Amino acid sequence: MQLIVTAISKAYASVQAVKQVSFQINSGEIFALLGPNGAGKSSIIRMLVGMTQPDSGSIMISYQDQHFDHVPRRFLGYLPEDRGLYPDKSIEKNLLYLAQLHGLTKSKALTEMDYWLDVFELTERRHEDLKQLSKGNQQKVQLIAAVLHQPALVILDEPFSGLDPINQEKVVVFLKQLKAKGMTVILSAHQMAMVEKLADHMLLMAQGRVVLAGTLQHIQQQSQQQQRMKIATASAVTAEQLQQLHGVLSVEPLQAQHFLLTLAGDVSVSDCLKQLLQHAELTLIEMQTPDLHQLYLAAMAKHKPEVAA
Ligand SMILES: Nc1ncnc2c1ncn2[C@@H]1O[C@H](COP(=O)(O)OP(=O)(O)OP(=O)(O)O)[C@@H](O)[C@H]1O
Repeated sequence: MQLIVTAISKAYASVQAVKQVSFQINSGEIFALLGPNGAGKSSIIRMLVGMTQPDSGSIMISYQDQHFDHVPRRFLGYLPEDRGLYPDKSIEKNLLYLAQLHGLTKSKALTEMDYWLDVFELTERRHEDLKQLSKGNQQKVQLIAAVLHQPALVILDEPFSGLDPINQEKVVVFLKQLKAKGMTVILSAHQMAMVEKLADHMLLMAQGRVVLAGTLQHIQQQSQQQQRMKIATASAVTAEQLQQLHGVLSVEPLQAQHFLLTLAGDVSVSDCLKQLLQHAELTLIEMQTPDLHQLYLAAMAKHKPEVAA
């Protein structure tokens, strides 16, 4: 399944929720929508699943030589923002009911269900009513419900929300398994450490607009205006001496004779090292790459909402 989204915009009354957003998702990819509360992630998801239409721009979904302006239900596994299962029914009854709604036979549904209940360690609890489960376990049942019918595209609005770190890791495994089975996955999330492990491509949004887009590596390259290098010296050298070197913007002393240098983005690291070696023998040189969480915070700092005077 391929999705090509071109310059979509969406407004609700006076709120311009999505502004000229474009992206492409290829078959079998995991694609993450990231951004602070209110950035427009769920609005995009609602347009992809056909709950609302864009005011302008276009969505083209291609699957098995057919084209659609939203994902048809029969190909879609969806975890909506507003969760909803039957609290007075057991896990098994909930999942069987939903799988059969999607056209699965009971035996196929049971086979799929056994597999995923095992992944999420819920097999022993399958006969308990949903209302007896913790919020996190209900969330896991909801995730299983979204994929039992093996849809071509799975859209998960905040699949990590309400889960503890161990269960968040289980969702990472779950998502990798969906990819291994050939499904295309779109998710929105606030948990950068999880997204970093998973997403082939990502879109970072703020106030309805795209701020950064691409693979993690591409985003790192786009946003790196400075370079960070950790060094350790064999002989005594001061932060003040290091600060004098060409291209060094700042020096943070760490433990004894260890320093974190921030270099200007256009400075050659090897030139900087040559200068350093004139002052001291180095016992450690480590370039530091910002992780997604740091990149996200830096990008959001640049795109703070405008506050009315
Ligand atoms: N049905 C609606 N009516 C009016 N405004 C809406 C509606 N849905 C969303 N909005 C507004 O559109 C903007 C984008 O909301 P959206 O839910 O898409 O953001 P989000 O990135 O998914 O946020 P969150 O991370 O909190 O789920 C927000 O300002 C929100 O208040």
